[in-house]
Amino acid sequence: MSGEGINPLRIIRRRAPETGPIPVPPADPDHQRVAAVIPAKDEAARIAATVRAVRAIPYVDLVLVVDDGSEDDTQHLARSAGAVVVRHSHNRGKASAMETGAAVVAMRDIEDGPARLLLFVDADLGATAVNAAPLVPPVVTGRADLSIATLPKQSGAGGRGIVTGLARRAIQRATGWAPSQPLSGQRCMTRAAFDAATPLAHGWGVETGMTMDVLMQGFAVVEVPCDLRHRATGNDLAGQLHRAGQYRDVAMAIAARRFRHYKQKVTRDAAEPGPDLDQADTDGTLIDQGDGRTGDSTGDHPAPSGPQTPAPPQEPGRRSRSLRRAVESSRRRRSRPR
Ligand SMILES: O=c1ccn([C@@H]2O[C@H](COP(=O)(O)OP(=O)(O)O[C@H]3O[C@H](CO)[C@@H](O)[C@H](O)[C@H]3O)[C@@H](O)[C@H]2O)c(=O)[nH]1
Ligand SMILES: O=C(O)[C@H](O)COP(=O)(O)O
Repeated sequence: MSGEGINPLRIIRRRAPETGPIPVPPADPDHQRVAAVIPAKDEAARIAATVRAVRAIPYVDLVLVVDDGSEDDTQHLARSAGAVVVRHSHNRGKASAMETGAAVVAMRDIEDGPARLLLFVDADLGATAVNAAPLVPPVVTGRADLSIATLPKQSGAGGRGIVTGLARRAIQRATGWAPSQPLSGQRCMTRAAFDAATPLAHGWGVETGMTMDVLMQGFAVVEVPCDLRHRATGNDLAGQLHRAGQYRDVAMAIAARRFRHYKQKVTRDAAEPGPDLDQADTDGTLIDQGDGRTGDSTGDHPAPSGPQTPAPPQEPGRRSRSLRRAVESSRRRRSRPR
């Protein structure tokens, strides 16, 4: 991932279209605990250092490694370094490992106590993983529901920004915000924000889908610069194949959200009466919907600029016509000589 264009710390909150802002509950920093979830596939070389580093992050009281079907010694090395380890018997992809991790954390949360915050950390960060610590305070204090790390420029990175650009543009189109590093998987979030993003988008689409989902439901998101180093993807054949997989998964996550949004819009339009003529201004364009914009709330489907035609007659009109026809034909039948 590219380290260029790191944003200063700034919080983005998008108003949920129907429910209004979701209040961030006041956190109790004295009692709030954090579970670090580390999805890991064949990370024997770095997992022990990553686990040890994450254990040193303030507020973290549980480090959970989800071994996603590794063929190397990842699980044993993680356990020896002090992590709780669960394992997929076969590889299911990063998003699935994150869901497994969050489910296991929920089982270990204190009943009736506050749910732990979830700190997702990649397994290949090694000792630098401790520098994910700045992700926690904005969420512990309730300033954000989701914090996302932005990383400095990584040596050996060979990307041309194609996948990153695809994810950034889609998030911006849907939410109005363009993250500087939309693929960054180092994230801290509340349980409520996580639930809002589930089911997670598959595989490498997980971060793009998650950011869209939580913002569109009114949660607050912040990008936080963190001095992290990971195994950057190079420019060789393996690197390009990896990017092709990322592109596919990110594109799928975007398409699924557009389709879901379109379906919701169609359902809403069918449930609501057509636009009231009183709502139209003099040239027939829909007036502002209260958030300073016209058209639908995500910007994915902006309001058509032309005049709005009144809705066609609804179901009751059609029903009464067919009822009329049925009554007439029954009358004709009855009046026929037998
Ligand atoms: O099937 C898999 C593959 C990977 N991983 C783990 O997922 C993490 C990220 O994988 P990595 O190979 O490092 O991917 P990158 O391309 O370097 O990842 C960048 O881009 C991804 C999205 O495409 C984000 O998830 C990452 O956080 C971000 O660093 C690592 O801990 C892996 O061990 C799994 O758990 N299961
Ligand atoms: O190397 C990276 O940053 C990721 O693999 C994404 O690739 P990209 O350069 O096409 O965005």
